[in-house]
Amino acid sequence: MEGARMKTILKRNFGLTDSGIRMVRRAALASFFVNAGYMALMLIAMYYGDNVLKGVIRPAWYYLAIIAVTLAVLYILIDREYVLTFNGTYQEATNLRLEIADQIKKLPLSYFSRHDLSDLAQTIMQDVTDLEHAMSHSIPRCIAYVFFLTVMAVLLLASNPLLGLAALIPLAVGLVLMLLSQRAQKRWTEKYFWKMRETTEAFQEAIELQREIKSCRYEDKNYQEVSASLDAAERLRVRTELMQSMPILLSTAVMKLSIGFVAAVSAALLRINAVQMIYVIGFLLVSMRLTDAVGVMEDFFAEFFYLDARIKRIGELRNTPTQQGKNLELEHFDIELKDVRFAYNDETKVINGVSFVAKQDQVTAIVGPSGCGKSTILRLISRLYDYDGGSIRIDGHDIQEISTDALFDKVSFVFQDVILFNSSVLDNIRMGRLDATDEEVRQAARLANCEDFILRLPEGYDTLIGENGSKLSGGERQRISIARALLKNAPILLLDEISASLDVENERKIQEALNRLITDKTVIIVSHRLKSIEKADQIVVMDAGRVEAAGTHDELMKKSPLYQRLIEKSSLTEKFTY
Ligand SMILES: Nc1ncnc2c1ncn2[C@@H]1O[C@H](COP(=O)(O)OP(=O)(O)OP(=O)(O)O)[C@@H](O)[C@H]1O
Repeated sequence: MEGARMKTILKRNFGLTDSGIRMVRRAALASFFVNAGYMALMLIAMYYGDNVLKGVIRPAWYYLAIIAVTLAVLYILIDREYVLTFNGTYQEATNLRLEIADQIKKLPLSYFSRHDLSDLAQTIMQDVTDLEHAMSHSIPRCIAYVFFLTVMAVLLLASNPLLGLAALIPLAVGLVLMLLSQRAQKRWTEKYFWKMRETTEAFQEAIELQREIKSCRYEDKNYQEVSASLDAAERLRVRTELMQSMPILLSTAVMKLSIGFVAAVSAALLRINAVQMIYVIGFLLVSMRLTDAVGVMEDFFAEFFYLDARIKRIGELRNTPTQQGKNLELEHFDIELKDVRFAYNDETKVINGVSFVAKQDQVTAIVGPSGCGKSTILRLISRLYDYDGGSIRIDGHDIQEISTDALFDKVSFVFQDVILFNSSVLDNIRMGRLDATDEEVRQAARLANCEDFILRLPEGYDTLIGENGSKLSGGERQRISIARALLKNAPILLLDEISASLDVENERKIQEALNRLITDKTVIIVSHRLKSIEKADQIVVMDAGRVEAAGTHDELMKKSPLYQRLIEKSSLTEKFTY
């Protein structure tokens, strides 16, 4: 097979990188010579048999020396094959995982909201592991076997065409039968693959939603659903195994005929003295070896068919377009939105032509009914999602031309759903600026009004705060997030105010911390407590993905009926009691 063609096949079918392909080639070459080495042992046996039949008896050391040298060479070849294959494989799998991790870093958040996360995790871990197994055990050996069998077929046909055909025809028929079944095998393994993904997702959901499941007394129903999904996966597995093993068994049976054919043709040829006994022994030995080799190749093919769906999945992930952009140095921080449009999925437009300018050193508040797209605007400005139409410009540059690294450098977020890591309080705040000293972190914590509750924690700043900050209240989590933003001190601040009601003390502390945070920045606040943004320089009133009106509180009280209604409702909410 020509080198470039092999490269294309390996790239297309297994998604290997250039260095992976080089590794596979070297390992395949070593594997080819290992096969040739095994064959040499057989030739030595034949040579010995020939000498015995012809009455040429040499001293034992002569035969032993030949065997010893062949075994030594074989040992070296096996060692090379092993080293080349396994070292290269682990390197390739590591590269692949790193490449995927790098790709994930550059994917917009929209990718994650459209894909299941357990599927993604399994692609990185399980699918790459499966591919890794094929790279170390099957791909190089399969290539070596193809070359080896071709060479052997030519040699057999050249040395005795009749015996050669007797040995090769059953092998070829068996192989063709196996290849004919490939579509069915791929289809069934793909079905099973997706069913397993679905089942894992059901399990993950059942684990993650334990609190909701228990509180809604949904345990029995949930148990039934998960076990039904498992049963269906099990049934599919049995069918898939059947669809895989039937062609293998059938073609193995056909291939076993090779030895019988050689024996039958040999008997006929021996009767008419058309072949020497030593040839017969040789052909029987070689056809046994070839039957084994083709059998192993069939196992490789079965593994490749099984891998098909997994490799497609890895390929999809690698080929998903990532967020591009240059590392621009931004100096001015007005944010200009012009006719911005966006949909999370193809069906519904969530943002439908939004335009406004958030000025540097000013506070712009976005208000509007629940679900009108306020938080989405913040996600678009920070490139957590890329907008579909219109433009968002900072310092004259469209943000889609700015790399996310350069943009995130200039933007701090304080979101409603504050994500905290299961590490110490100190490290969680340090996320704002990784090179901050402990004292700078403590200073930020003090400014964000965090220190009182941090010092009450068992180990103060060194307390581990549990997965996603589960040991902290909503208000405390948001204050940690404010401390991070204070530490980062980026010129743009995006603030999605916590919507859940906080107690008066917590609210006052958050407000104080926020006031310290917002000075001298381009601030965009999504606010659910209208009282807090009455003094904002500009208030943008949104409704169903559009801007209904914009201006100061006083202006809007005159010109925006929606704003008036929102103010009215919010003062009603403030009076609401249980
Ligand atoms: N990740 C997502 N995938 C699909 N749809 C989403 C996603 N996030 C939000 N939406 C939808 O987009 C619309 C706008 O949501 P957004 O969170 O921007 O509204 P909001 O005005 O901030 O709401 P609220 O005041 O209740 O926080 C809603 O209809 C919501 O269901």
